[in-house]
Amino acid sequence: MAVQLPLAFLNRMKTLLRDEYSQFLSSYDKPRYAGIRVNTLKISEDDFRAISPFQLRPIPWCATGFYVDEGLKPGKHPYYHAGLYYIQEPSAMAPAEALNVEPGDRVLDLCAAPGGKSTQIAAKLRGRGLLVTNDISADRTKALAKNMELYGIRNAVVLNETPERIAEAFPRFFDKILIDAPCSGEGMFRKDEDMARQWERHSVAKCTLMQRDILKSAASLLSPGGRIVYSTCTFAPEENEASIAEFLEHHPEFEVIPLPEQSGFSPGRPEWLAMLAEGGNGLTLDGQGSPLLEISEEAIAQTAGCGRLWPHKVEGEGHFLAVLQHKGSIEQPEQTVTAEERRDRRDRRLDGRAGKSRKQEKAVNARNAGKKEPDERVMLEGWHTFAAEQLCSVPEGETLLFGGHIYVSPLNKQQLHGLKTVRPGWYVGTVKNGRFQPGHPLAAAIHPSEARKVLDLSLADGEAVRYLKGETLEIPESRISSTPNTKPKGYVLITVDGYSLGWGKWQDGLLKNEYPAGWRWT
Ligand SMILES: C[S@@+](CC[C@H](N)C(=O)[O-])C[C@H]1O[C@@H](n2cnc3c(N)ncnc32)[C@H](O)[C@@H]1O
Repeated sequence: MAVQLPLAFLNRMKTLLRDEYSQFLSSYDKPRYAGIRVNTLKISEDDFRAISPFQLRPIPWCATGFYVDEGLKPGKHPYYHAGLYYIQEPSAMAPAEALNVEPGDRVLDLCAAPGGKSTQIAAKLRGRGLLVTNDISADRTKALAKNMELYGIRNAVVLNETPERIAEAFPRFFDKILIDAPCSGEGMFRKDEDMARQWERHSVAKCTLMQRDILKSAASLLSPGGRIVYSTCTFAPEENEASIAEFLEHHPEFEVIPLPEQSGFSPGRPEWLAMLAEGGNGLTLDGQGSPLLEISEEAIAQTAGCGRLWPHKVEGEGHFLAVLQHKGSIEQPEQTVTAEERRDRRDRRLDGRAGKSRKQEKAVNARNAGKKEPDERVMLEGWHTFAAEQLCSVPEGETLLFGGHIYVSPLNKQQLHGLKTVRPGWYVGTVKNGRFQPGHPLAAAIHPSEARKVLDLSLADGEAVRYLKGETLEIPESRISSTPNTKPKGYVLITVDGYSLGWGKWQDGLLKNEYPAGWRWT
């Protein structure tokens, strides 16, 4: 077997899977599968099929997902830089599909970095409604923010918060919530050997506790009648059926919506919960006592409706998901609140400040004390002048000034007050030395028909790659297509085969490269 699997893991799986175990084990001798998902914010699935540089084979549980040959390096193609597709493990495409997102929904992706599922949700929103995408790791939110930008997403806010603090700021606000929970990662051992090596560190017991807390916060963030999808990439029943059964026991206002078996989902395994309760052979039930013994049979039985993707049954890695539907009318039970939490909430009410305590507010103020917000009027004038000169219409949404940058946001500043906000919306630019400089995300998200000046670079003669490498290009004026009465000098939207890539600045036959240094093709 190519992958070194922890012995304790193998023993657990043997106990759980019994007759199926040898089949499961043999899946580790097979190659992993690679997938891409078409970003329908930028290109339709049919149009992508027509220009795809790769052979595509559909993934059964995701209409926009395709198996590709990983050896063809899908990350090294100008279309990838144009945000036409996201590289995603095939099974990982299932949870966002089950969320049933509709344009106009308010969606929260609680554990989102690096953003695979968030980009999928954003495509389903089609620019309407709101996506709040969050991760507790500040470092990982950098990749998350970059992906929101690369994939041309206009209606997303990126947070770096705890679920508890988001829940305080947005009670019962969201229609759909995705919890792609931190987990012990057992389902990824074939794809990522590091996960196998770190298995003991990301112990099942530790993850179970985190998952319980995240689910509890999500319940209070959801509006009545809304939907939560909970997913993990692990096999451990403690982190899957047990987390769901326990959640249902404390939240009778939710029910599991069974996943359709025809797309490759195997049912959940409620019978494993009895095995957990008995313990033994590495089935630890998190070492916190035996809460499962107190869970009703009804809640346990519902976990049969959860879905499992098994590497020996489908072409993809191991995944678990549960669709938790709020029944709509039943009041959520009052959560137990400690004296300290009550004091904190009262402080906030008195101060009229959403989402943070006095202590937290002082810390934020201290951090911001040294930062000087540039003149608001100058900033906004710069943006509006640029939009009038360069764009065919001004993008809709609230214009926010944040840390010296201008954003167009689906939320207002008050709603984000006190939350650690990585991106309050779509970054459109900034003013430096009195001049407006458009942001790269503005270019990445506009369709060429929205720009007054466009220069299309060809894939065939290598021009697009030279642009992505940061080179200055010689471009005659005749190649710039512009709307009537627009001078070619200045900012131009650069596209590859008609798909937006970034900005360039044209003057006298030379195109100065404005593609961000950190994003360049190396
Ligand atoms: C499985 S990964 C998410 C992958 C992501 N959904 C995607 O599709 O690209 C789980 C993420 O949860 C984050 N995380 C861990 N504990 C968290 C918590 N309490 N609240 C929010 N995020 C958390 C981790 O930093 C990690 O990025």
